[in-house]
Amino acid sequence: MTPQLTIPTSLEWHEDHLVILDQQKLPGAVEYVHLYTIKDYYDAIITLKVRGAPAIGITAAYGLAQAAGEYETESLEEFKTWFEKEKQYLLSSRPTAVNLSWALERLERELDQAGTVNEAKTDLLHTAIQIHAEDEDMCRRIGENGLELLHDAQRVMTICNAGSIATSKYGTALAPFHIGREKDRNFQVFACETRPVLQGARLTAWELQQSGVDVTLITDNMAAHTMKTKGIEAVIVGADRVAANGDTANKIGTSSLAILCKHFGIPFYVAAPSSTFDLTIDSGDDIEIEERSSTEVTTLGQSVIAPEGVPVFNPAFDVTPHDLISAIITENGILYPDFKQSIADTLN
Ligand SMILES: CSC[C@H]1O[C@H](OP(=O)(O)O)[C@H](O)[C@@H]1O
Repeated sequence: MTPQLTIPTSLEWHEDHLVILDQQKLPGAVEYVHLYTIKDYYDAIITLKVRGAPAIGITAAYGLAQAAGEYETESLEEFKTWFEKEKQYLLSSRPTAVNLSWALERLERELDQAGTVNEAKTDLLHTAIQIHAEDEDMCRRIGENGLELLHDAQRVMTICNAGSIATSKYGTALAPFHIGREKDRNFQVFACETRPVLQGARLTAWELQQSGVDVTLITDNMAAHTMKTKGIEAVIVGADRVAANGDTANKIGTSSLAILCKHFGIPFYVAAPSSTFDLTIDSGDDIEIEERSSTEVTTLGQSVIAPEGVPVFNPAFDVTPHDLISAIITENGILYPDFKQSIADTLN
């Protein structure tokens, strides 16, 4: 029996709590985790059970809204003090993806408009649900805009997982492939495994197989040879934070692909919803790069792959300078250099 092809998703709101696909268990197991306390949400984000800039923002919004609904007080002042403390707690989980702060600051703006605690509780949950629904629309539009940009390309490379499970649905970098599949546009996707957490091998390869998109897995150090020998026609990646000048933070290894694209004359595209732009910073120099545990590098599953005590540098992201980016695909259209101007024109 041929398996049912679907575009997998990772987040589902269940009336009073969020259920997430445990992305740390993929591809070996498809398991779900029910999040009930704000610590459950924090732990899910910091341990990458849920990951991907938009998915992190949506999850944190539900977490804060759910906890707010359960916080007992009649005093709006006391409620706001509690809200600020829990907002800072969730913000401390991961620093690089701007969607986390973007989503929680949007909830805070709703809170500032509320006249009573009960009104605030209702508005916070409504806003979290709205953020979730809007993200699906943004990703679908990014997919359609990306499909147009890739109209002459078939063989495309990507890194990490900027896919459906990293967002509400469809993804950003992977959205053109999922939408293309629905329109019988069949891409040949080359997915970099993405050491050390292997989002490419474990997540993108799995996600694209679920959706029926042709995917070939390569190790990160095969990227240059693959571009040279497999006729790669474009590279498309996601984003965690795009600065006002177009400098883009994304999974570690992304800037290496951009440099290779310049060498081989291959277009390098970033796919990002407007919720991933941070106009408060002028350039990528101002983006905080998360550094994660050394064990992500020194172990592979249950195996230890490095000598005990070896010093490790484990930055989870890098910044691709805007002058290496050919175009930025957003839900509102394609942005081209000069990005400072095109971003300002589109997002202001
Ligand atoms: C549309 S997901 C954006 C971004 O998030 C991923 O990072 P992580 O897996 O550490 O959350 C990766 O950088 C994706 O490109």
